[in-house]
Amino acid sequence: MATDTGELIRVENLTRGYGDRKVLDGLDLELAPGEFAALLGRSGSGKSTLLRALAGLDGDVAGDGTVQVPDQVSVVFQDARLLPWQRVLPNVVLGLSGASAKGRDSLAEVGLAGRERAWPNELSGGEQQRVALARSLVREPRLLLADEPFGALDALTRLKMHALLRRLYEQHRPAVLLVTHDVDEAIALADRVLVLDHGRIATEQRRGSGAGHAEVRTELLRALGVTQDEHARKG
Ligand SMILES: Nc1ncnc2c1ncn2[C@@H]1O[C@H](COP(=O)(O)OP(=O)(O)OP(=O)(O)O)[C@@H](O)[C@H]1O
Repeated sequence: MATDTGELIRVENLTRGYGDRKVLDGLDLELAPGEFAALLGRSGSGKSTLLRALAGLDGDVAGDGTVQVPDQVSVVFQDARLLPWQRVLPNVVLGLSGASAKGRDSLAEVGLAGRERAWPNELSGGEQQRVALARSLVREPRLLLADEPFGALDALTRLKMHALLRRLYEQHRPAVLLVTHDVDEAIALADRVLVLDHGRIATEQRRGSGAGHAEVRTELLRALGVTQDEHARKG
């Protein structure tokens, strides 16, 4: 059950399963207001399941535990999920009344000033993800949940989107939970990197904890059970 604390994001003893299989098994997690965390985990480890629980999108999935999130939660997915029959600006302010000016500002912030009247299918994949970011920004989220938001983009576009997301984060300071497969993306963007394994947060690494990038990377790859070579091939 989601309740507004206005502040801390807290997950306690969260259990979620499908049929007989427990995907999350007594998971605890706290995020401070404005904290940027990335969530890594092997495929099928339950990252999306956790994100959906935080977003209140898990419907009647069986489970237990407590989820406390702020009132304003925005979610960005791997695909932009824009309405193809609406132009860019109405997509951004969908469901909000009198928000056109704010919508324009958000589009300018993501580098899409002047594209308000474009149709979604006239935009590249990266531009569509920018619209999705603008759509979440305009709602002034206190928690931004992002599920592999750059997974479908080419490497160069992904790097540009990293810079954009980090800039938007610095300006608006929501708490962020970014699900990613990419250890380097996690380290580049987040102040805290979490690894989900066996239904719980098994490992975490914080930026500035004394360890260098290479050490943190090695430790995270070890926690994921992946060799440096395997990770390089995947990326
Ligand atoms: N609606 C569902 N019904 C049955 N099983 C499901 C359902 N959704 C997820 N699962 C299973 O739960 C497990 C965790 O899925 P989840 O999508 O949370 O993992 P993930 O870590 O996000 O995976 P990936 O990195 O591959 O996206 C998987 O084994 C998946 O098959």
